[in-house]
Amino acid sequence: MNSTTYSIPLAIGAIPPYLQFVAFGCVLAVGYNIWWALVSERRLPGFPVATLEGQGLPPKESYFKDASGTIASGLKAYAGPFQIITGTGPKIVLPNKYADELRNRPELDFNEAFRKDFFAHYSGFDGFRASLDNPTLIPSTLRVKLTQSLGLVTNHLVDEATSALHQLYGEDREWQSIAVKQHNLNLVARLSSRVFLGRPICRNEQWLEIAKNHTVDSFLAARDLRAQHFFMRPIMHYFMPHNKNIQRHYTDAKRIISTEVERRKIRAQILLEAGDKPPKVSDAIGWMVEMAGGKKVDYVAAQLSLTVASIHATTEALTIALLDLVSHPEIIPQLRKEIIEVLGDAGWSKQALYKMKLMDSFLKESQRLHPPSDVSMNRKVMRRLTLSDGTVLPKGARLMVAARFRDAEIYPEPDAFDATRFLRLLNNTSSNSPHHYVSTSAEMFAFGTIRCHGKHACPGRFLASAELKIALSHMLLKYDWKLDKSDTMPRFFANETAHMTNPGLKLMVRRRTEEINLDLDVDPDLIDVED
Ligand code: HEM
Repeated sequence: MNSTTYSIPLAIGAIPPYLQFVAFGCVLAVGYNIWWALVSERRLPGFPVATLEGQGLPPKESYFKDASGTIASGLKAYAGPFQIITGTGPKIVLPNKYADELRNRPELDFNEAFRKDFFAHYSGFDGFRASLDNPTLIPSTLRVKLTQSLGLVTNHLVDEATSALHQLYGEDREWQSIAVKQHNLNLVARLSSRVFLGRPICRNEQWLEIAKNHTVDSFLAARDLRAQHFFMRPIMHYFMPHNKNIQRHYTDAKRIISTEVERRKIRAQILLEAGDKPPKVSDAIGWMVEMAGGKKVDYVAAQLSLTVASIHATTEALTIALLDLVSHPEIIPQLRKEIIEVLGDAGWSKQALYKMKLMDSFLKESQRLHPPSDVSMNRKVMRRLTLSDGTVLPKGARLMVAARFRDAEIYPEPDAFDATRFLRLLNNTSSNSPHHYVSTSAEMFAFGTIRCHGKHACPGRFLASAELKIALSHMLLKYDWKLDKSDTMPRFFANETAHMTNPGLKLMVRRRTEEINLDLDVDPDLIDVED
């Protein structure tokens, strides 16, 4: 036996047994990780792979260069389902004709599809984890409590818009150029936080920084991890700057929210001791505590989860709506007329928002032409599923369904912006029609799937609609808007399958005199509590 052959066993023998055990465990864990990643990121047999037409790129590069283009190539090349190769493995893309058949299928899971793309198992992603650990709490809180309180919430939003607009867009009667998306983000963060956490916190600068940045940092942290090699992700996530940011947000949010919860407890105690009934505070902290029914919940993570789901999407919708207004200024006087008629009659209420039918149609057209994504219904197949045409969706596969936002068969002149398109459709159909801004249908699912009873249609869409209508009413009556012709930057860009507006986008704004008073004339303390 030469020296090299017995030196290895000798060297292993010199390692203490507990370290040998740890080392063996590590080797097993690494081996399992590699095996699992290879299996789960392998192409799915039986589904053609789409790449960008005529570019000769490998599928994954094709996806990262232009995900929407890759999907469009697939839809053009194949009549049935195909796959794209994303940073976290293959996904099946199904043409829109499958949408109705797939909605509410028990074999498909929304949260599990989300888990893999958003790394909910890694530290820092507490907001994402909150919605997965307790998948019904937030959607049911929004569906039940928010819907019940929408009248009260309308007053809160108007009060917050009154205060925030003045501070954010100013009183200057000369034209000024502003970075409009940043301003809108500040506005939406305040409006949404008013509903989620109540009045003191929605104006707390530190919370607002978290609310604005947590969404962006969470998406960037997840995107950076998706772009990493799977093998490096468990280590790299500790060192990536966006991930460090989201961990810090959680710690800071915990301090702010715990202080507020403590403040409420003390106030309730004082009132109880004085023989009074503590008021029922109408915001998402109070609602979630009621809905959880004593179950242990991480309310800080749940608030971050709400923030991530809502603020970014609503800011995008508001920014795109403003862009559409300045690009089609002929609609501005008509919208102002509607706002004056509706609010001049009876003031702010849930019903007043419903009566803003032109605004509703305008928002839906804006969403149709610039949807957050060309695909929706991200799902994971939990049990093998055979579709009516014999297509087999294998267990473990992830899928998405293509929308038909610009399909000439459904929308005549599909590339033209027509603010009254959905108003006309609405007038020609029954009141329970799919043409309201908040309605979802098989073709038009910017708020998710499908018709009002689709299980995962966005439960926050009624709040989003209220925020947008209230914000736009104030913005249109109190301000003039126009394009900033010196701004030549691209207006939109894509992040994988998501489309978004350019954060540097500029618009011109100046203060005008509103025809009617839009501000609430009541003491804000009186509208903070439920009767
Ligand atoms: C214009 C703004 C918004 C858009 C475009 C939007 C869009 C969406 C979409 C596409 C989905 C996925 C549905 C599916 O895959 O079937 C979704 C889910 C969700 N949205 Fe929204 N959303 C918006 C605003 C909001 C707001 C304001 C909130 C919170 C108040 C919210 C909370 C949620 C939640 C909690 C889910 C997950 C639902 C579940 O797990 O069942 N969203 N949203």
